[in-house]
Amino acid sequence: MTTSSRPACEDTRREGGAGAPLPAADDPVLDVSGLSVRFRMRGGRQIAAVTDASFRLRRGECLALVGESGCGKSVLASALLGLLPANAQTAGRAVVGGLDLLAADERTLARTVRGRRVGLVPQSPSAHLTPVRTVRSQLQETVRELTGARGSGLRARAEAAAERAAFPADHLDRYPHQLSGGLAQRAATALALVGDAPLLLADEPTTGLDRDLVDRTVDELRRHADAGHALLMITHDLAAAERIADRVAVMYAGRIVELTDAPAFFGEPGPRHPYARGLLDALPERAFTPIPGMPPELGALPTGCAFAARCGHATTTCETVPALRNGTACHHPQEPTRA
Ligand SMILES: Nc1ncnc2c1ncn2[C@@H]1O[C@H](COP(=O)(O)OP(=O)(O)OP(=O)(O)O)[C@@H](O)[C@H]1O
Repeated sequence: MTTSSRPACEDTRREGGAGAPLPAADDPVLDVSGLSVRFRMRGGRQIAAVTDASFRLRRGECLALVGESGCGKSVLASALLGLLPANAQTAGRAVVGGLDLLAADERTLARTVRGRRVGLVPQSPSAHLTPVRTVRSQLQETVRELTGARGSGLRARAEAAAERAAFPADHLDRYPHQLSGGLAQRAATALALVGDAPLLLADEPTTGLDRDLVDRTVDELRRHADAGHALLMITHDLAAAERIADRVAVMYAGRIVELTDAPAFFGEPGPRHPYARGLLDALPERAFTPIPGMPPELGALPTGCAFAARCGHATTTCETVPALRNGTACHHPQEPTRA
């Protein structure tokens, strides 16, 4: 595993976990190929939310999916869980444990996928938690449903799940509306870890948390990956991505434009796609230089490279969409600048 900046974590593999069996070390836990999502709108308009995404995730690996707001990260996660609205159409494949999640029916998704093969730390925890029940009650129900635990074991396992997500025991009997945004996020994280699913999707799991709690949450998710699970973390927070990720996928206007090892992305030689470079250069601790312009509307994408209008390196070649080659989808990939 390639980890330069994240802390070393103890092996927390749990024997006889509740989730679906973990695949052999070399088999991908998640194999996504050619995943596209279109939303049909009134008047025949289409929103191209995700286009031709392909990547694999192995046991013990964390892939951070980063990119500006609205580039399609959450839609990609929703597609994997079968949680897209009725006006969505999907293409491609997304295979977990031999099951194509895009082709699975709702009954299969509800009974064997959500929480069991694929866990979710949602983007809006307050909307995800049931408002009329305490955190303890929701945790115990999830533990009962996913592990079969009963009686006194149920209470202990619910408390252990809370502890793993750094949710304070003395807040377990509170209702969601009595929690801060950060505590609601930790309650949702605790619920997502209960099922011990081979694949965990974490959609902005650190939103609303202060830096210490970001680090604790990220480290807990990292331990989950180190215990042999695959983790897809969607985030705006590049510092959190650097702390946790083995690889980084950068999305722009619905496409993955850079897919590379995290140490190479954050360190040397750095990303090769001009947009990915721009994301890093925009960080206050780096050049603090914003990327000029705005991303295109996903309902009115240009025929060529979607970043060309904002890119200082664009030429007429960029009037065609570049394929992802050697980890970069760019006709003019940038080479490292040597000091
Ligand atoms: N039901 C829907 N109908 C039409 N368009 C939708 C629908 N759901 C999402 N979209 C569009 O799909 C695009 C991608 O949205 P998505 O939520 O995946 O972005 P994101 O990268 O996760 O952004 P953020 O980081 O702000 O959550 C956006 O343009 C959004 O408006």
